[in-house]
Amino acid sequence: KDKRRYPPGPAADPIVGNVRSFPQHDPHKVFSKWGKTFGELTYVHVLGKPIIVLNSLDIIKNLLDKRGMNYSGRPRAILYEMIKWSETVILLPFGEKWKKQRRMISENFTPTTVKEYFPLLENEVLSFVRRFEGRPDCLDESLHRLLSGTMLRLTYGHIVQSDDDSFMERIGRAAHLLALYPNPGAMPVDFFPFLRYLPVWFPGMGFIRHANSTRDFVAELTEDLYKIVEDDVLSGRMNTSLVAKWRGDSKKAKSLGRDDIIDVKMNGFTTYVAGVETTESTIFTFYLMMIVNPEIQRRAQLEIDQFVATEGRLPSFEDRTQLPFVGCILKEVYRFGPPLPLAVPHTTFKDDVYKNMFIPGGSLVIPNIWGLMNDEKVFPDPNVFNPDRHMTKTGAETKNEVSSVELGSEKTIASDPSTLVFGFGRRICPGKQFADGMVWLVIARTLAVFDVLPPLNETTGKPELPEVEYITTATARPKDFKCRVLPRSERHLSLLRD
Ligand code: HEM
Repeated sequence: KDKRRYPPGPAADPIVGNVRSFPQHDPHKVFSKWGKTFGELTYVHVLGKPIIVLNSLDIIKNLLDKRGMNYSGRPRAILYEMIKWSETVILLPFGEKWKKQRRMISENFTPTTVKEYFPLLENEVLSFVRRFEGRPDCLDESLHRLLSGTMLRLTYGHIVQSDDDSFMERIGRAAHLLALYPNPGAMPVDFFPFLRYLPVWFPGMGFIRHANSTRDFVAELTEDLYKIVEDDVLSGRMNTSLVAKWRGDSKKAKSLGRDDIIDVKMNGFTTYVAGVETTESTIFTFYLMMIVNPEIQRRAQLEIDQFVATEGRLPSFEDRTQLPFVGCILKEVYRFGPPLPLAVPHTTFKDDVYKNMFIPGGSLVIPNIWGLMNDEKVFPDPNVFNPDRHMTKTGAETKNEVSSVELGSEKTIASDPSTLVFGFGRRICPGKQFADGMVWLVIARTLAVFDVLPPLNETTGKPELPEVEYITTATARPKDFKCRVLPRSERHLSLLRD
């Protein structure tokens, strides 16, 4: 009998462990309940595979940040191996290949380098908001164009000229296919790897067919996108994209080994996919929250109006500090709808002990970001969208850092959602400054010119509020909703033209 003291958790069955209690749907909500019932560090195992769920920020900081060397692995994810998607930086185990790919991305997304993309972002966001003029219900397609256009240009140097651009359509489809996959390491096939070898016609094996078609589709697209850059370089056209930079000129490209080329190809596609789905979900949450909270929208518009009245132009990045309420809306958007509710699971390399509790090596470690954002001790009434919770008494945005506060007798860490939503430790999102800047600009520029309104019921013609519901796989995004984005006035519209 194993005498070590494991963290508490739900009762397990002999041999199979917590197969019956491990959630298949909305795991973030079930994990939060476990946190309340069993403690902030919860242990379960499925067929001997240890799983640790973290429901408190100080434990997450102590383990994933401070003991990062031991907590930065990724689980083996069979389904992702089946679609040849396991060599991406997101899923690579902690090691040299991961370090190399990660460095390639992160050195192009430092706070300083991200500023170089600001002119591109300002242009793209301007085109995005302009599209609402005369087309109030075009949020879905305009957002797709904004994100695909920006990321295709940044990663491959491909300029999207029209809404039926074939790369934009294909890559959008690929990103959506990938977004359907559940969290790596937590699928039935990850617990029973032999399932992948069963024939496709076997009951319940539909995922094999899905995986096969995703694999072929993604592989072909990755090659075609790489070819955009290769063709540009070979024909002497200027291409300043990330992939062009990583690949280098023809001389450098010849010196690259097979693995180097795979790294470049994987990183191009990963930067696109990692950036688009998450940012899109965040922006959808913003629009949804504006429809159902018109008074909050109004307050932000007044803040922007005061600024615009003195400056006579649309807000830009350098105005961020002057618009604290807009900043608080962004923080509340992160809190209300984190696009990766469980981040991406980490794993441990070796055994560890935390506060006398044993954490086995090879554990799947799941930080419950959604749980942190919905902890009522830190964020009272978490179901209410309330940007004021991020505002100080003097009307400034709370600082972008974690601070400890006394809440009742219990010491808890109060936190800023913008430091939680992007994950933790060595695996923290390398695109966070870029994404944060882009979403902020979308919020500020939309509200400067437009009202975000509920759709009209087709029969009654009356405004009808959409449901606030999320669809969750490994990612979470608001359920499809409609909205009308209408100019606030001719005067506000003129800001776009000027
Ligand atoms: C609002 C938008 C975004 C959110 C909320 C977000 C969130 C996250 C989270 C939670 C993780 C997992 C961190 C962990 O394992 O602890 C992650 C990883 C990652 N993100 Fe983002 N992300 C966003 C946008 C972007 C963008 C724009 C890029 C591209 C430049 C990007 C690239 C990546 C990559 C490459 C990883 C994997 C890092 C690794 O495993 O080492 N993300 N992101």
